[in-house]
Amino acid sequence: MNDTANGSTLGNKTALRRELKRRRRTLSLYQQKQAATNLCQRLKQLPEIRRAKRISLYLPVNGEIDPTRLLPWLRQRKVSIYLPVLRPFSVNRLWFVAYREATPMVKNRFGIAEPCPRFAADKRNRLPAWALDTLIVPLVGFDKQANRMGMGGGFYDRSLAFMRQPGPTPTLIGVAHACQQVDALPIEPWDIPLDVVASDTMIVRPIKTG
Ligand SMILES: Nc1nc2c(c(=O)[nH]1)N(C=O)[C@@H](CNc1ccc(C(=O)N[C@@H](CCC(=O)O)C(=O)O)cc1)CN2
Ligand SMILES: Nc1ncnc2c1ncn2[C@@H]1O[C@H](COP(=O)(O)OP(=O)(O)OP(=O)(O)O)[C@@H](O)[C@H]1O
Repeated sequence: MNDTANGSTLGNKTALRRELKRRRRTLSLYQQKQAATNLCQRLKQLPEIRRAKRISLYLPVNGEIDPTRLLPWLRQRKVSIYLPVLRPFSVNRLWFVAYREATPMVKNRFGIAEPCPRFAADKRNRLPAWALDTLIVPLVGFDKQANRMGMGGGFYDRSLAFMRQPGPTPTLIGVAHACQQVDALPIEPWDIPLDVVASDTMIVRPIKTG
């Protein structure tokens, strides 16, 4: 994996990522449930969620905060729901594939359940990220300015690189446990900024400058 020319950034980021992943894994089942309930209550209040007709979320693994309690509420509101799927033949990029009651699922190489390749291959079942209204993005860490750290694969950053160009720009909502907040994260040139971070205890919006 490449990182900045400054070798120490890589070391710091890797160590921080490991620590933040450790924190979320140590939460008890009870704490996880409480956090998921509180997160989803907050998300339901956000205008960026309330007005969305096409939303992506993710199926949590390894202590990630669980956004799936939103599913019944979203389905009731007739919102179309999409999951990230590792794109075949394309390094560390995502497709967003329809997640319906009948979507056939398999585990990907990271052990995360996703719509199966045959289903995802059918263009009618998926959307490019720019066609979504809102993405709920899993975070490993975030800071007071709503900067994000992910799993380190650059999956979301690559899939969202189009946001730098003119054209449609979906709303990005990062979600994480409160214990994943740090004072300041290093910002990389390829980082795509979030519009908001929601945790079980707070909503963080970046303070816009300039
Ligand atoms: N639930 C969920 N789904 C997601 C993501 C995510 O962060 N969370 N992704 C966001 O990009 C994509 C998958 N990206 C991933 C990137 C790296 C690793 C990874 O390095 N996993 C470790 C094992 C897990 C761990 O260390 O806790 C590994 O395989 O060594 C996993 C997924 C798409 N789906
Ligand atoms: N738009 C891009 N084009 C090419 N490479 C990219 C792009 N965005 C990120 N990368 C690469 O992906 C790698 C991981 O980036 P980073 O450490 O910021 O991951 P992350 O933001 O934690 O992961 P994710 O986006 O999956 O949540 C870096 O080596 C970076 O060079």
